[in-house]
Amino acid sequence: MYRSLRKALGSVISRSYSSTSADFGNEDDDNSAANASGMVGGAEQASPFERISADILYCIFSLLPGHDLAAASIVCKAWSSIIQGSESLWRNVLAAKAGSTWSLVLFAETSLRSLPPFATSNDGLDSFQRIYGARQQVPCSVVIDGGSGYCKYGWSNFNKPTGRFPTFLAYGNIENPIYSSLMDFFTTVYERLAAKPALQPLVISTPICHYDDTEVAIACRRNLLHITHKVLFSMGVKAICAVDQAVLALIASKQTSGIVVNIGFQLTSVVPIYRGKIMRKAGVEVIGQGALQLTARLCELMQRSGISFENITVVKALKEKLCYVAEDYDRELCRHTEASCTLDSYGEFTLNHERFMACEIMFQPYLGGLRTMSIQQAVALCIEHCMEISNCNDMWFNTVVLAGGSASLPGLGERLKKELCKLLPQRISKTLNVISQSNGADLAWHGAKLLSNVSCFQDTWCVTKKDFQKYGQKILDAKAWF
Ligand SMILES: Nc1ncnc2c1ncn2[C@@H]1O[C@H](COP(=O)(O)OP(=O)(O)OP(=O)(O)O)[C@@H](O)[C@H]1O
Repeated sequence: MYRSLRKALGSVISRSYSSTSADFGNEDDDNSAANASGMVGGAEQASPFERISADILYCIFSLLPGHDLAAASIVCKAWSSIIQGSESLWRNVLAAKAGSTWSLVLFAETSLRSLPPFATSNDGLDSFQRIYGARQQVPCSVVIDGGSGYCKYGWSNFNKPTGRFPTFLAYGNIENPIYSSLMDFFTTVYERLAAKPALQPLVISTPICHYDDTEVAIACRRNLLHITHKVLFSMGVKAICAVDQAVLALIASKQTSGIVVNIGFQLTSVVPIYRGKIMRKAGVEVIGQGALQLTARLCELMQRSGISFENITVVKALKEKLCYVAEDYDRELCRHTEASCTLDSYGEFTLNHERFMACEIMFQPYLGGLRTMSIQQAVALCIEHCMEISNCNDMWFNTVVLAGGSASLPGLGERLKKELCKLLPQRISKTLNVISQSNGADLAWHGAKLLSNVSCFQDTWCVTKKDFQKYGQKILDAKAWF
């Protein structure tokens, strides 16, 4: 800490006194600074540190890392009152440690902690310094979002997933739990991360369930959770936190209530979530098209236009680089929309109307020969169901969050909002908020990361092997977020 303080002190001194004397050994300068803003120590015989004014100390403290700030807070009463009395110092430290923004940390430590599975009777975290202390105790976790198409995995103290791999190629659909393929899947992730299962907790996303709330559906979800926990504990995993993929996407968007539209690998799900719980009474709407169908549609359009390509990987890459959603489809057809890009080892490609025509099947599925609901119809239907079962004063369902890799398509959020406004009553459409993010594919992973860093994460929410052996399915039901 001494070194940090000296460094911080040097930096502040050079900023504050660069035009005058910056020598703290100079008695006259020290005294004039003291007279100007009040010395903390006050005594003439005080050491140089004690003779620094409170505002300069504040500047110095704002440059210290969290552990040094905590140590400085117990040096003396004067330092303690500055450090403990200043929430802004801790705000900066908390945001820097999370590698994210202060608003995300605040959301995690207030909104998330107040949700039923997290809510603790008396958490006592009344200051940001205490939140910092509690977050310091939270171990780094392994975070796995095993999507039906692609798995994203990494560490909870990293800003993005460490890696990803296609799950549909190697493991089939992990939504159908087969013990051996799940074991293979999780072993692969741990090997890729070079992580030992016993050393840290694990946060996993559970697939969005596309069923009604029937007995069979409930049994399927419970079975999947049970087998997953069995596999992971047999691998020696320390503690597990399993959360629905849609809930995680919502959390990553700093919301606890709203409608998540997850454009998945083969299906799109419209999931109503109220205070972290999926509203099965309102129902999950499912559309039989996802990212795969968009790639297939682009493939078809390119073939029709005589654009040659070597394989489907090229088409997928072009979709990610060049495709977008038209704000007004008919108007876009009259425009010149040509754009090119170069793909490593495949050369340059130019697309014109294919760029937005491929994505239009989400809004007009029949264009691609699909007999499914359009995305706007499914969301409007879901909102209607939510209205029926909710208190009219609480318009939680007018926040729509777009998730999944295809949610990164430019223009999607704007177009969905426009189409929804045509379908919904004015009192809903007036306040409708459609949130789209550029990192749609990693949204659930980011939500899981956010959760795993909440100060009460491990105690409140994880299931340990001991818990599982003692209580079995009951503990999973008690901690499940669906
Ligand atoms: N910037 C982008 N623009 C368009 N599509 C994209 C973009 N980034 C990723 N995708 C597409 O998203 C798809 C993968 O989405 P995602 O990783 O969300 O699937 P998943 O999580 O496996 O699906 P599921 O929700 O069914 O489990 C891929 O087909 C990919 O081409």
